[in-house]
Amino acid sequence: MQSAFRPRSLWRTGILGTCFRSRFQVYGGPNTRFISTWKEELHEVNHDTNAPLSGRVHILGMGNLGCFFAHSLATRRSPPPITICLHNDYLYQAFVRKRGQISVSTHGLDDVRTGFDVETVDEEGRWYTMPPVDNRPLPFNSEPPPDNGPIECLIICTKAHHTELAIKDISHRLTKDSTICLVHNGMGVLDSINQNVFPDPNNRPHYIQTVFSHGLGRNDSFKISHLGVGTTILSPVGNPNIPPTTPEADHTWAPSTKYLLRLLTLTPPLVAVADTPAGLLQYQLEKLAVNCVINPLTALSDCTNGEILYSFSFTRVMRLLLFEISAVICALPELQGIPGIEDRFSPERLRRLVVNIASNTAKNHSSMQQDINQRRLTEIEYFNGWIVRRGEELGIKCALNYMIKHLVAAKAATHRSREAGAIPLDLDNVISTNEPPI
Ligand SMILES: CC(C)(CO)[C@@H](O)C(=O)[O-]
Repeated sequence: MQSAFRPRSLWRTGILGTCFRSRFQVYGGPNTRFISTWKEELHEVNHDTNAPLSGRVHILGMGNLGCFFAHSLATRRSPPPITICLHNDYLYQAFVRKRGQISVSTHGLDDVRTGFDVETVDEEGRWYTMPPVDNRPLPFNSEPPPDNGPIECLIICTKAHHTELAIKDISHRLTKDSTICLVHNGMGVLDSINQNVFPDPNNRPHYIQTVFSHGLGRNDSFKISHLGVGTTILSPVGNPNIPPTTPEADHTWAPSTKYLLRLLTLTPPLVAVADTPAGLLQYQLEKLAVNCVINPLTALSDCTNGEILYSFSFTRVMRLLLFEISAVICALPELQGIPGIEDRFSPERLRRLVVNIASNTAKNHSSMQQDINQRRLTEIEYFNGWIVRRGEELGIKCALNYMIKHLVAAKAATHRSREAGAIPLDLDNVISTNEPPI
């Protein structure tokens, strides 16, 4: 799966040239880049600014992705201060039971990390720093600490449909100097955050978007497995007035964006590389095409990723969906002028990408299949739903993607009504037993 999303290297893209050139002069060359400490990262950013950063990183959403990011940062030779934000008491109690440990298992070997600070939120939306979970709790009558202050860098690892709400809960602590790194599948989340949470462009935080392709599995709360090495492709969301591929684009980055980008790209387990916004968008769209096929087909048929490969009928559905997906992507105004788009997003190239990823993850259950079976919301609106919406804007009818989106919604609704014990009845058309047969 990871090979399909192989990024161009950071050094070749040139976008980070200005920001990394000084590193090579100080530390002697690219081979030493993983040896720097977070304080050195911070020093390079802070020396250009009057409002120095503390270097603290907050992480919200402690599913597989959140645990992987927190654990990866904690494996650095000198980890930055990390705060994990636990949005309910159930999660906090689970973390206390785990004695503040996050564990990632690779090839059956567990690597356990501690040292995370914890914040929780009360019903009024105030966030509190909790005492370290391996210490005794605060005395019963002690004053609660005040609501915690602004956040410099936030990595948000919730699923697409929860991201806007999760950011809303913490938005009073995000300023125009903060940077939010968004780690989720699917498209369209950033637009709704801007529209509904930060409508004023002058007071918006900065964003980093990602395409994440590591394979992760969950063993228990705060305990995951790293099943396949992938990459984390990162890109700051550029200032729309400056062409993303020019060197000036770099100068508009906030100190918190530069710091977080450096920190993540120099954290080895993430295998993180930075790309231009236009480069990242193309990886996002490739991943979207894969998610629009593998996820709904496996969810609807309740099968593994590999099982959609060996059936004529699945192959037909896959090809037909990809014709619509390819037509919409190739017509997107944000891709116009980029060379090679028609080839990169041709139905045949997308089909090969899907087949490649489905066979590399043949034994896996897709995230959507798991969501359906565990009665959770699915990301269908951010996959096929996004294709349908963008198609409508561009005058391209995507009837098959529309149908797939509704089949997934219908399957989820059937599960819900079965569970609620509801028997769907159309009372207007019920024939009473007292009435004569028609
Ligand atoms: C590779 C993939 C499409 C299916 O396992 C994955 O991204 C998922 O589960 O969403």
